[in-house]
Amino acid sequence: MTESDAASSNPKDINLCTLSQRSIDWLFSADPTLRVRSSMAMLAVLLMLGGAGVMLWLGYTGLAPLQAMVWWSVVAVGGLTVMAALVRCGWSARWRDPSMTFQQILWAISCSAVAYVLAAEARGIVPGLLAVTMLFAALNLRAKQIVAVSLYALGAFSLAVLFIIQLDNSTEPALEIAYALVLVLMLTGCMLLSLRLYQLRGRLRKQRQELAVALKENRELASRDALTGLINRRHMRELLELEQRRCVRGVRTMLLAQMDIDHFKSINDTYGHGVGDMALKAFAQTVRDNIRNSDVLARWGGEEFVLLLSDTDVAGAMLTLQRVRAAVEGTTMPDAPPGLQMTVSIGLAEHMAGEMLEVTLDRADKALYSAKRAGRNQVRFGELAAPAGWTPRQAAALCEEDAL
Ligand SMILES: Nc1nc2c(ncn2[C@@H]2O[C@H](COP(=O)(O)OP(=O)(O)OP(=O)(O)O)[C@@H](O)[C@H]2O)c(=O)[nH]1
Repeated sequence: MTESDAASSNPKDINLCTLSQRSIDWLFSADPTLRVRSSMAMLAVLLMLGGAGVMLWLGYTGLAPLQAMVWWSVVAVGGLTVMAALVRCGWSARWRDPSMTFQQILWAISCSAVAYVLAAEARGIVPGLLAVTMLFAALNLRAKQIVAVSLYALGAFSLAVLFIIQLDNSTEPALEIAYALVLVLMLTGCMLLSLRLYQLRGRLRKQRQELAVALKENRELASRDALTGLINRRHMRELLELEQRRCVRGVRTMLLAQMDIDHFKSINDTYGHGVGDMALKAFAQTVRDNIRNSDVLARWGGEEFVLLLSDTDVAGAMLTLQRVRAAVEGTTMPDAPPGLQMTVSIGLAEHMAGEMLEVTLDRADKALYSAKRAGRNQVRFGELAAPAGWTPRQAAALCEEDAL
């Protein structure tokens, strides 16, 4: 055990971890979506607190009226705190924008415009604070909202500039106009860059969706047979191994059937590969129509199929397989040439808890070939070749020897 392992296994540390995790959950919520929303809303509050700190500093140093700065700080931070609380308690979840980003940004712009008036000669710092607000817009809003908040900011700051020029005789109009022009430049630049970023965000989202679809298709391709739509041998093996583990735990029994379409080569040779493919598809559909949803049919390769029958006994499985055999014999394919008929030979085996999968499959295979030898179009059960009185485990061991 390393030193850090030892430290982390200390009960005191574990309690501290749980405590800090609980505090974080309490503050931001344990729900992942709500956690992201509330942490973003609280980040906005923190940034506004920073802005308020700067304003209070201006008031404290006499560069701006202290009382106005105090009021401004209370209102600006208070507004965002209320919104963060609405987000955190889930009240905003019913809204189209549950993060309330649009409202927070409008609030921050309004407060910045007021600060621009109140900060007197120090108003040069306000565009910096406004830029942080516009960064939130760039990362979170939609195109229309970006244009709306930019126009709103232009309007709010135009009013602020007019207000200053009209009411404050001590200001230099030329300087105010220069400040205003810089603001216009900054807001226009922010809007254009935000729109570009919005475009890139959209492209990234689309690529992510395409990637998810491609990944899903890839997974399907890796586990399914393209012709019949059945699961393929590789995936079936995984399912069989899982089922085998359940059998070992004695949870359930497992019956495996090997199926092989009779004289399939002659179907191909007589009617062509296209008709052969059609027959394979029709076969898969017929079998599927005659088994339970919980049974699993897989294309094992070529014209061979494996069926996993669960929650049944040998007698029940034999009945099912006889029904399947008869259904295959009676299969009619609308587009097939007249005279085309299919039959199937089936071998069934019961898996014995503890035996290797190969052994069960081999027993089913032997039963299948005994059905073929007996004239095809039949179902055979692969008996365990064990003397009377042997336990299934002993019999399984014998089968393993047979397989060798
Ligand atoms: N059309 C088509 N044919 C396939 C496909 N996969 C395997 N086959 C054909 O299936 C045939 C299997 O023939 P055999 O193994 O001789 O068996 P069979 O003719 O069914 O004879 P028995 O099994 O003894 O009744 C071969 O001709 C393969 O080419 C496939 O995806 N499509």
